[in-house]
Amino acid sequence: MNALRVTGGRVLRPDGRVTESDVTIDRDAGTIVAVGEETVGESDETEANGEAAETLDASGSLVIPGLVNAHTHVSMTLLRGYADDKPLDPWLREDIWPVEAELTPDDIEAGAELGVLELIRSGTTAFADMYFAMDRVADVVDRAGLRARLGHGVVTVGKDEADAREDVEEGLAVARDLDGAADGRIRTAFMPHSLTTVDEVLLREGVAEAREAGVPIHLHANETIDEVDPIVEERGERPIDYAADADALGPDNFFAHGVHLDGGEIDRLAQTGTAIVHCPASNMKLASGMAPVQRLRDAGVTVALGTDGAASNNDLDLFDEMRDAAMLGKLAADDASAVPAEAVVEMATAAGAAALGLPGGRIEPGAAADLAIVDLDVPHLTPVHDPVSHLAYAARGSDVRHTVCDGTVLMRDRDVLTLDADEIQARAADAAHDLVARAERD
Ligand SMILES: N[C@@H](CCSC[C@H]1O[C@@H](n2cnc3c(=O)[nH]cnc32)[C@H](O)[C@@H]1O)C(=O)O
Ligand SMILES: [Zn+2]
Repeated sequence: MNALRVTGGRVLRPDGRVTESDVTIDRDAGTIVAVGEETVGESDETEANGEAAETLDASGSLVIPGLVNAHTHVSMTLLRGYADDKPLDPWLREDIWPVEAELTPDDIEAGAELGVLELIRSGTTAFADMYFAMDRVADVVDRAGLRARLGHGVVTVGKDEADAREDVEEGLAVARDLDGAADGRIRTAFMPHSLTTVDEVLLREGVAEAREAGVPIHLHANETIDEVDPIVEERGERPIDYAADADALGPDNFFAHGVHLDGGEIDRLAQTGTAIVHCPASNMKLASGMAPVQRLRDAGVTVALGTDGAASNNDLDLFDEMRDAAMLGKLAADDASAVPAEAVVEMATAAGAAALGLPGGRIEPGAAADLAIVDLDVPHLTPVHDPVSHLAYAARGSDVRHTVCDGTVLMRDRDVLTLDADEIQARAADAAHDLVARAERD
């Protein structure tokens, strides 16, 4: 076996226990074959069979499942810090959309490279992305070595009939064509932007075709009151009921935000197995509101975590997101015991993988070898009473030493091996500068 051994660390197991165990990975299969004494198959399969095994030192560190960023727009790293301190609707219409209108596929690629570099450097191994020029994003994911569920964000409002239909067709074509790319590390979804930015007839048609093609559906839902109220006024029903009428609910589907949900909507999400991707930093920054995370979890809804784009966060660090989710979840529930540390760690790992329908999220024999190794031997993580507490409340993305996805080491001792970090940073900064200059000239 072509082995990778992660040695000398403490390992976060699926049941929340932390054990001192080495992890053995089959690099060719991209799977974990042993965690300590626990193995899959015949024990000699886990031996290196004479081949020199690659090792990753995990001493003084915690080995955790690679984190899952279940809702983002990686190319929006180009707009990091470009427009802050506004609510969602004017932020999109006055600032973000005018600049996005100038984006070229080269810009999107440059932004995606910067975004995935940041993901790898903060221990994220899988993400969901909604944007445009997704063939370019897919190419970056392939080169970077990550996993992703990708889709073209469909917007039809403000477009004539032909353009609107063309955008839906593009959304369906991307979902069909990119599925299975990067040796299967890329999967796809049909991604209408939201229930208010896609016209009803086209939403219904697109969802029906996506279902026929067997691809999941991902959209922004119940993000702000200003988005929920018009749906209720015009249709006499709540957004999640409208989504149900359009056949957009189901166990493969995952909706971003879910901030403003009533009890009936929470029950409906639970009954249909539709997941919610909580984006606490974006919700706080745009003052969208507080998602009822504890209520959702109590009702049995799968709740994953997302950063949303870097223009509303303003980084892609899921450690920040875990902390924000725990803090905001307590405020929302008015209960300090709500959304505890182990809950946010589960949201950022196993629940994220489940919501996206991607492998990973668990360290156990047979599971995908997607890992982050977090250095605990630093002042801000000392002492270690409870490593899970540290993951949620005190660790940062920059504490990640090594990142592994699909059995391949993507970052070793903070050196990203699959991408040229300096070149990417310079190219993205130039692209962002030129982009904003073009947008402001018009
Ligand atoms: N095909 C569409 C692109 C949609 S991509 C997804 C869109 O979501 C936008 N976006 C980013 N964050 C949020 C959010 O929190 N809520 C709603 N939209 C967002 C993002 O700027 C981007 O325009 C078009 O031609 O405009
Ligand atoms: Zn978003």
